[in-house]
Amino acid sequence: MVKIFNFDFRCYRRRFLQPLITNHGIWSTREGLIIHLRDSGGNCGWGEIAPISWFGSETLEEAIDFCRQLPGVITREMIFSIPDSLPACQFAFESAWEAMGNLLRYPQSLRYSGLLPAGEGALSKWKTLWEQGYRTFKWKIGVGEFSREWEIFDLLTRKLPPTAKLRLDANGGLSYEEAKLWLGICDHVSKVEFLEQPLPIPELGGMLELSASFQTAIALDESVATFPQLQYCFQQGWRGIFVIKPGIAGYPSRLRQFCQQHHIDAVFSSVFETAIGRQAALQLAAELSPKNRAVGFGVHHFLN
Ligand SMILES: O=C(O)CCC(=O)C1=CC=C[C@@H](O)[C@@H]1C(=O)O
Ligand SMILES: [Mg+2]
Repeated sequence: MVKIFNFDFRCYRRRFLQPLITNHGIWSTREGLIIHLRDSGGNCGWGEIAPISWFGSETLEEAIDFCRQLPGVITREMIFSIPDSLPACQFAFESAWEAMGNLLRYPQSLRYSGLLPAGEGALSKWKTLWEQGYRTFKWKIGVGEFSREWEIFDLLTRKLPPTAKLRLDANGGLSYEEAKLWLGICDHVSKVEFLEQPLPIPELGGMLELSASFQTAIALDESVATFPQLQYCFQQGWRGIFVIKPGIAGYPSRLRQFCQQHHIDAVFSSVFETAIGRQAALQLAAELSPKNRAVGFGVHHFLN
């Protein structure tokens, strides 16, 4: 008998308390969709579509169009035939399907990384996060002028306690030469855990070269954001860190199988989703995250 589900959805939008400033620009509002499935037995499952189109996922409009064209009653087959062009929808619908009738539980064993503001705001913000229990921090670079960012980095790494770990995220905003400068600096600062996406997506060869030339680990993020990209970079020989954003990485079952088969060094990362998407993503992180890697799901504050 074909299993069918009542389906409905609604859109949401939440303004960041502090706009996120990265090499991609300024992000001030997170918009997404919450989907709801209910079966004939009254079991319910919730899922979240939280696209980041500038990371290669579908746009919000494409996700809304997809949900609008669905009937009010959908089948399991429809859930598992969502195209790879809609990875945030794939994630949401399978998460909702997996959650149906299951006890939702927040994994307890994870350590979290706190996101510092870009620029000199990091110099005052780190202490608040430290007092909240964070021991791993992420700071965006490639936003301001190199020499100023290096100056702030030097002050920040001197201020951070010895047990702190610092992740630098360039969002693909460095030139090859600047990436070499940053890695040369980081090779002398043991607090640095890794440099995330130093070069733009097309420069995988350059990042492979850099990963062979410096001690500091390099993490791919934008380069591996969707499942086809993740597969491609692995096939091209990337064995460094993979930043996994479950919310835009497509079907959780496919991601689980890939991570378990290839034992990749994964750092799980937020797409600034609500508690619904967060719960599903953290379930995956608890299953698949190496024990020594904090997850990039530090609490992020919104105005509404
Ligand atoms: O990974 C983390 O520590 C927090 C999430 C985070 O940094 C990001 C989430 C979504 C988009 C990006 O601006 C940014 C990233 O590049 O990793
Ligand atoms: Mg990143």
